[in-house]
Amino acid sequence: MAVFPFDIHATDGAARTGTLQTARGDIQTPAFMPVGTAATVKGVYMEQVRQTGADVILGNTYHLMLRPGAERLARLGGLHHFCGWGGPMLTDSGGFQVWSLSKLRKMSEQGVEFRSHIDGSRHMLSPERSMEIQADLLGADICMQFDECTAYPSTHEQARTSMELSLRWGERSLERFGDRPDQTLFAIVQGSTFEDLRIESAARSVSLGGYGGYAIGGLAVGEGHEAMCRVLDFTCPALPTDRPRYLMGVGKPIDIVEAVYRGVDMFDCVIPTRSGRHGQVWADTGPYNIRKAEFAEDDTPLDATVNCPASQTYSKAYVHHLIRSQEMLGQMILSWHNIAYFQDLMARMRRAIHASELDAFVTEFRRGLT
Ligand SMILES: CN(C)CCSCc1cc(N)cc2c(=O)[nH]c(N)nc12
Repeated sequence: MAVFPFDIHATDGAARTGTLQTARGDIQTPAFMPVGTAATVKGVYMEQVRQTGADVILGNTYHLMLRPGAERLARLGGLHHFCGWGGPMLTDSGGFQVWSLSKLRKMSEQGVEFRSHIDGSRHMLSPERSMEIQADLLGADICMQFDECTAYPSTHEQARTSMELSLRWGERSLERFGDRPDQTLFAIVQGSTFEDLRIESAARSVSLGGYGGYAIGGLAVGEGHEAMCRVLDFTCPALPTDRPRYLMGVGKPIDIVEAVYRGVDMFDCVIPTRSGRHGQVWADTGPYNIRKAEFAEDDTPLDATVNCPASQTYSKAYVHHLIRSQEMLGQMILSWHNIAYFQDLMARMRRAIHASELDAFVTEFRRGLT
């Protein structure tokens, strides 16, 4: 299959900047990927998402296969055409969402049978079906192997069993994905918080050959910030330096900063839009909630340092009013601003790496949160 060119431009310690060249456009890394679960980045037009500087967005196999349906999406020209996003898209393989959303699941070596959390209809996912949905029907540029996200906490034995299953499912994913000129498949490394298992999962994924990148799964599942950083300390060095590393489902700005520092290149998280819908505004000093009374007459913009109309045009008092009044524009403005803030954070880290100033950036960022 395709292994997209990944050019490393600068390094600073374990951190690096790069460009992942996909058939639908280049991704500057470290990159934050806004989440477009149901073919929409909730409350934000795709043109606005593009203007924030996002190069790539995420779609979710689980949600889209249930509604509108993978075969229907294919009949409608595929996911990019359907939602109007012309750049690269990455889709998750679906297994994670089965465990977090669906009921009445039956798991076997073959795959997983489950009922839709929407209408109770019966569905199945397997490595083969997940590849068919992602690559053939949705047309994702970057597809994820079908895996099992190991529960946390797990014993070493449970983590090994789960890791071995993901490795076998990865082999079947590679087989079904086959050789495609314009699409690539990422592995997902498991092993929970155990160093020996993480190193083994990485090495055995690499030895299968053919993956275009390596995701670190099984984190952001309740282990906490310190444990996540410790796992990255020994997992990143176990992965090839010349391929992208994607930390799935992460995270808050401090999680992203510490992970970039340790050599991670790609991130996705629902925080900017989900927290925005509840009034949360992200900034270097940590999030604040615009609903608070202190903002009722604060005429300053949401964040003058972020180059985005949402951040610079609207006052805190106005957005405070909108959120308190449950006006949908409030959720839209905050979602747009938060995505722009995350993109601005990635751009500042890319610049810091290029200037060999990431240590100072991270130190300052940590201090700003105290
Ligand atoms: C929109 N995003 C939250 C969904 C994409 S990331 C989902 C996701 C999150 C986390 N934390 C771990 C895993 C994991 O181990 N495997 C898979 N396939 N997906 C994962």
